[in-house]
Amino acid sequence: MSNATLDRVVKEITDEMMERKDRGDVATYIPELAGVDVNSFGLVVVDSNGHVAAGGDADTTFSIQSISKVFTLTLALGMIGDKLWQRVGREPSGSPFNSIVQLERERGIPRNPFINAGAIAVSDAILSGHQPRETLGEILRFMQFLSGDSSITIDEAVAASEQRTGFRNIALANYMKSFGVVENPAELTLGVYFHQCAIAMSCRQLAMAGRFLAHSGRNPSTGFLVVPPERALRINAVMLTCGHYDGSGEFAYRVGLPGKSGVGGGILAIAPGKASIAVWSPGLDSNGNSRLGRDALENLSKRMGWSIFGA
Ligand SMILES: NC(=O)CC[C@H](N)C(=O)O
Repeated sequence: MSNATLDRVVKEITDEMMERKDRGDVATYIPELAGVDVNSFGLVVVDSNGHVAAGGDADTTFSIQSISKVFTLTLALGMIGDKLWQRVGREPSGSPFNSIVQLERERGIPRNPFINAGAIAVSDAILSGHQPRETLGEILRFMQFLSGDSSITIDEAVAASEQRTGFRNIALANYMKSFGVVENPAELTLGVYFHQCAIAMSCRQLAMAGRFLAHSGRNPSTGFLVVPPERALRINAVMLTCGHYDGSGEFAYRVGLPGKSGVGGGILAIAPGKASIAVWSPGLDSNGNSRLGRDALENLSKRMGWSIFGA
């Protein structure tokens, strides 16, 4: 596959998506997300040779929200290894991202690290033994290191809004605390979680950050091993089965790639051995996943023959 082919496919998909009228609805639970232009669209693909194909608003930063959960999971596994799976499962939930119902039946152990409860448990694991400020610094430096871009920051206005309106997340954290799954004071763990969701990144930065997952744990441009190969493919497995909440089956069916969405409208998708892909379209479907983001990835994976289930 030539660079020109990938460039053309990315351009054609971007043009098509820019025209679409059925864009979904932007998240409205905080003013910072409610005010984002629903017509925004960005798509960036970084392939195994380091070629970058970019379309639309590729350099506009947006709130990565739940996409941060991929990177905190990576950090937590690096810190405590498989012990993490004692506090969080790895099964699809079949429930909305902020659901509380399963937690009672399953004694405070969240189904997976990508629903909110699971991500809060993961943030709690990273926080243990540190101050929230140190943990946030570590998460941010990890994102900067993976992207090769030290300009990535946390949007403090988003973090403050998340904190002010995050009643369900506060309930989830306290509920897990009652089972001993959250170890730190719940407000400190939540402080980390709300801030990691408020990291602002562009499609270009996000696609760069995902490269290690597409290349068996290794950053292909530096050769640096970020995580062991087995860990990278397992993170991809959890992204495939749980990365889109109760829309994960539909995403796997249509796109055929591991992916993680966020309510800011971003999706990070991984074509193993081929490419790291970031797409952003802030209009969401009823599961809180980017509507055109998914359509763009379906189109891309079909045209490039990248589905993990066969071309
Ligand atoms: N799906 C998401 O992106 C949810 C993240 C959002 N900050 C929340 O905690 O509810």
